[in-house]
Parts: sequence; structure tokens; C-alpha cells
Amino acid sequence: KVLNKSEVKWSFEELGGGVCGLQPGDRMMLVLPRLPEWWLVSVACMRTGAVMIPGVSQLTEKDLKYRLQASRAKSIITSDSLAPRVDAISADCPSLQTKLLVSDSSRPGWMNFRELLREASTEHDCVRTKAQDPLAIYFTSGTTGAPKMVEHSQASYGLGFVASGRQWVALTESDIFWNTTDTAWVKAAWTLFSAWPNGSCIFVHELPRVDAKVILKTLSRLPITTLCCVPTLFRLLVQEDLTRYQFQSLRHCLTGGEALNPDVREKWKSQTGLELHEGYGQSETVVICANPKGTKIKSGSMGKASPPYDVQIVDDEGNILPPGAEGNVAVRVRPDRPFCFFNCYLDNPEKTAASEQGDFYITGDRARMDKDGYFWFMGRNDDVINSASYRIGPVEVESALAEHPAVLESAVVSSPDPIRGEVVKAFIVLSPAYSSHDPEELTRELQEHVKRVTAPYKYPRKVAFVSELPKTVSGKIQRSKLRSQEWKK
Ligand SMILES: Nc1ncnc2c1ncn2[C@@H]1O[C@H](COP(=O)(O)OP(=O)(O)OP(=O)(O)O)[C@@H](O)[C@H]1O
Repeated sequence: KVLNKSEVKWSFEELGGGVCGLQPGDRMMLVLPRLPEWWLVSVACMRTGAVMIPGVSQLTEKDLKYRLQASRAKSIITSDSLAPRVDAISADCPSLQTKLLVSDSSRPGWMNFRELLREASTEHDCVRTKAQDPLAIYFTSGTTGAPKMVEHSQASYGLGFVASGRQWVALTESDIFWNTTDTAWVKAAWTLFSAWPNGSCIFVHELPRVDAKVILKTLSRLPITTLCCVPTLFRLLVQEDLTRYQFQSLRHCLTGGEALNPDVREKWKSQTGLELHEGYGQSETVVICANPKGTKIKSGSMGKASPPYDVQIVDDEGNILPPGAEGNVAVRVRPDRPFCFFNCYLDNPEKTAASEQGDFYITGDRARMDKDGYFWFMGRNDDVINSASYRIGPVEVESALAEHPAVLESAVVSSPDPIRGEVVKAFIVLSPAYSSHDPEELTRELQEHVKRVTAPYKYPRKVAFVSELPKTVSGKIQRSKLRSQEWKK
């Protein structure tokens, strides 16, 4: 149902009817901004057995070529903005046979999705798939290097999100769920599998630009009950005066994808009265740890192991470490492979094998588990700083900095030092009110502040004020970029 020129509402019945003629096992690249058709095509892929490969609309010609060639996708569905870039490289992608455009206008060489949909029969038999048949291929965020192809199965992607979503996302028939993530990321699957099997409605906003005011106004105008945003977005939202907004129906808020600074959670909570429930996971795993609704939250912790995962902290040989010890976050995958765990890194058996050690899959993240089973994130393996034999997790320093009103956001990385080997360097984006302060004075003040709120050895010996931080399109801080700049100097 078209609500007005810019809003559309579909019932479950209408959604189920959509199909797009692909054969089981064929791969389709699905690059749409947050348009309702993304959900329609996802359902169509499941019904036809086509394997979907979501991507971001900001992909350049080079990114597109890499993805289409690596995945050997037979088809691509996208919108007007990306179509010219696809045309520019499609001659180099021999597997690509069909191009579908979601648009009100036509384009030579492309089929028009909206026209096809109008003419499509509503009669359709769903294909029967096996649990291990592929359902989706995801390119990871590329936070640490070239994106990897993660293959999920009908079970890992479908059932995985149903299971882990039950407690954490906790949706019911009376909920309206708004997840602001880009459709390219695994997190978008929460809107498919955590919402619909529970009969809950999802709300989609195209959000062409990230704008805190638009998000806050939308929450005030519409009866959205459950909100999920990445921490970067919550960092922006808490910069606003939240007491000026009255959210109609909001009662459950979720975040994940990178570390949530305790200060952001506390600001959100004190101004809205709503708790922020953090989850931790990877494209490969669905949710590994979470703070489900109704459980005790320890500020700064990413929660406890999320069933069915057995999560442990292990040393570099794969031995389980006792509570309190820092080590690798690992998920038990033997003797029984958890059903929500990905199939493999596509076409990369070496990488798939290298990600496991003994009975465990090694996430590449470092953390501690306390005696109550709560996990405390330190950083990605490569991001942990070794300074004069102290190991420092960047997140702890960033969270300490976040408590100072001058800091809008920061990224902490290692920087070379002739005496200590490496030292802590903080790249800081200042809040507008502090932008004209004397940098040297502010540096000293922030260093003293960190020494006060966390162990003094963690304080940033070097500080740089920057206008923005390098981020992936999913909004994650790319510390690796800053680190390599430092070490190349
Ligand atoms: N709640 C959280 N706290 C801290 N870090 C998190 C949290 N949730 C996710 N992460 C980080 O995000 C990673 C998973 O992200 P994703 O699967 O999108 O790929 P990526 O690691 O960002 O990209 P790439 O593998 O291409 O470098 C985790 O391994 C972890 O480092």
C-alpha cells in the first residue's frame, strides 16, 4: 500500500508473492540502498534458492569488479545510482548475465524490476533446500584488510538469526523494529529473521545521509518500539539534547558492530530512560555475546555468551584461560559445529582452516571473561598496543577519553617510540564547543583526564586533533589505517 509519495507499506501476504526468475544455487548481487525492494528480493532469493550477495551502494567500479569476479554472480540488482558503474565494468565480468534495475525509469541492457514484479505470477512453489545449502555470501566490512567472502547456509543464516535474536532483539507481534544498518551488512538479517518469524513489523528508512535529527524526529513521529544502530550513530545521537524529544513507543534499544563506550550508554540512558543492549558478533558467526533484555548489564562489557555458542578465552595454543586472563575470543566448533556458524570463506580453504585452532574458531579479537561469565572487549588482535611491556586495549583508552566533554570521538593506535618501542597515540575529533581551544593545553588536560579515569600507564603520550576518523562504510573506525600511517612515517 502506498501511504504517500515517499512511504509504502507491504503486508506479509504481498511480500511472499514476489519472485525473480533465478535458478537454485545461482548467485545474485543485491546492491540496494535501504529501499523496501531489498527485503522483497531477499525473500525471493530464499524462495527460489538463489544465493544473495549484499553489497553497499557506495561501491566504486573497482570494488564492484572485484566482487562480481570473485563471487561469479550471474545477476545483479541495483538502483539508478550504481547502474552506470556496473555498465562500466560488466564486460570484465563474464559470469554476469542479468542486470535488474529498481527504478521508475528504464535503462538499456537492464530489466526493470518494478515492471517485472507487476507482471509476475502470484503462484509459486518454494524450492526445497537443505540446511547446508548456501543462502548468502557476505563481503566483510574490510576493517582490517581486503573484504573476505563469508558463506552462510540456509541454517546458519536463517535459523541462526531466529535463535540468537529471540532473547537479544526480543521482538513480538506488537513490535515495530527499526534497524538503521546498511543492507550490505549481516546485521540487516536481524530485520529478516529476528523480526518476521516472530510476526513483528519492520520499519525501513532510506536515510540517504546520516542525520541525528532525522532519526530522533522519526522516533518521535512513528510508533517504533525497537531500535538498533551501530555505536557510531549512538555517539552522534547523544550529542543532541535528547530531552527535547518524546519517543512515541520506543522501549528496546540495541547496538553492536564495534565497542560501545560506557559514557555513550550512560548518556543515552540518563536522557531517554532506556537501556542500551550491546551485542558482539562477526559476519561469520551471528551474535557471539549479548546483553539480552531483562538481564543485568555491566557497563563496558559486551555481555555473556549467546546460546548456542560456547565462548571461551584461549591462549595462542588454543588452551582455555581462567576468568580474568586476557586472551583470544574463541567459539567452540568441535565436536559439534554450531548451527549458526558460517559454512566457510568462499574459495579460500586455507583461510577457513587457519581460523580454527583445536576445538575452537578464533575470532581475532582479544578480551577477558570475568568470573560471572561477562566478556570485556580489549580490541582486535592487531589493535592491541604493547608499550614498555604493558598491553593496552584501544577501547579502554577511547572510552576514558569519551568521558571528557571535549571529545566527540577518538581512535587510539600504537605509534613508534625510540625508548618504549611503541606508545599510545590518540586521534581525537573535538566537540564543536572545544574546537577553538588551545591544542597544547587541551592535550595536557586530556592526558591528565585519562590518567585519572583509568590506569595511568594507558594515557596517550601522543595526541592529534583531526576533523574526522577513517571509517568503513558500515561506520567502523579503521584503526589499522591510522596505525600504518604512524609506522610509515
Ligand atoms: N560489541 C562489540 N564490541 C567490540 N567490537 C565489536 C563488537 N561487535 C563487533 N565488533 C567487532 O567487529 C568485528 C566483526 O565485524 P565484521 O564481521 O563486520 O567484519 P570486520 O572484522 O569489521 O571486517 P574485516 O574482517 O573485513 O576486517 C568483530 O570481530 C569485532 O572486532
